[in-house]
Amino acid sequence: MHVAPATSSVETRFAVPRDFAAQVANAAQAGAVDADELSDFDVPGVRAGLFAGYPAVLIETPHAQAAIALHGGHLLSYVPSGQQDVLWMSPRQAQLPAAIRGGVPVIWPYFGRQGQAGDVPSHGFARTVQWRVTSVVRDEDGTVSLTLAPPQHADLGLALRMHVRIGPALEQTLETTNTGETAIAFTQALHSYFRVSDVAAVRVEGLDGLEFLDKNDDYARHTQTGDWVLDDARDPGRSDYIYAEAGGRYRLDDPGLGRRIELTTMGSRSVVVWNPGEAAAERSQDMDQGAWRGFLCIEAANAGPDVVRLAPGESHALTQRVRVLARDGGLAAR
Ligand SMILES: O=P(O)(O)OC[C@H]1O[C@@H](O)[C@H](O)[C@@H](O)[C@@H]1O
Repeated sequence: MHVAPATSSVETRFAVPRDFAAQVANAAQAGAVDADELSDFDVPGVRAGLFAGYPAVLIETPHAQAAIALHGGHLLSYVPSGQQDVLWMSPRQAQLPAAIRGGVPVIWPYFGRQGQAGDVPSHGFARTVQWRVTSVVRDEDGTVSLTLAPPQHADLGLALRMHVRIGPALEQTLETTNTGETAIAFTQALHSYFRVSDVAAVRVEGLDGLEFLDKNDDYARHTQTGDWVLDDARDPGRSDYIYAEAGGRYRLDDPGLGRRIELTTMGSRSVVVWNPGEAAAERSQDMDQGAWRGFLCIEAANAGPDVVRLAPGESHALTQRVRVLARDGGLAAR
């Protein structure tokens, strides 16, 4: 059965904000993260530096290390102590202001071009502009929490803030507020690229029995049977699925890396599982040959039929919590 990706007549069609082009141009020229601005927060273990060639905020805690680029408010790395990076980054560095490939792109205020006219950039206005850090706090146990925000657009009607907590678990929240005078509908995602040993050898638990829309099949609706695997007989070797009414608890089981990544979401009623597969990846400018095998995107989303509607003054929070477990179910050994 074919269903349209957007299901309601009150979808919001966003016009490109008037100052967006200037902000993208500004992001292309942005240099190092301002070390003085960061030091104003006076939090040990938080400094300006470079990660994978991108100017970034580097965070070191007793529990984990992380890096966040201000370009796109993009989490580039999260490494629980003594373990490997949870996230995958393309070794091909993006020419800013292009979106960074890998890590956790922030998709906002619309997913793909869902509900939009064709003249808007794919996946929204947040991932190609320069963000700023608005607060940094360290808990007694050393966990560091940061708040970041993209530039606000007076004519968008929505404002975004992102909270990131770097501790024994990673927690990331997109907080959206309707700053305008009319109701607004939007979609979004935390588009995490999880690093895997071989995408053809991992499985995702927590999806069995759910309906999904297949973007490679004109948004046709199908039902998941068993765990997600890439070599699904119906669509072997690629995946672009939007699962609706999902349960918010998923596990990425990776025998090759000997770990399970547990993803728990709140304020998110859909999850997207994406890997381009070999043929599409080969056409991509920003991945090396064979790189598609090294990641799986499991995106905490409100997308497809899951559209968030906000009355003036209302806010919504989408949160993802990521932990690394050993394959026997406990926390992974250090
Ligand atoms: O290449 P982009 O714009 O980063 O998008 C990557 C993918 O992102 C996924 O979220 C979409 O469902 C895919 O359709 C898309 O190809």
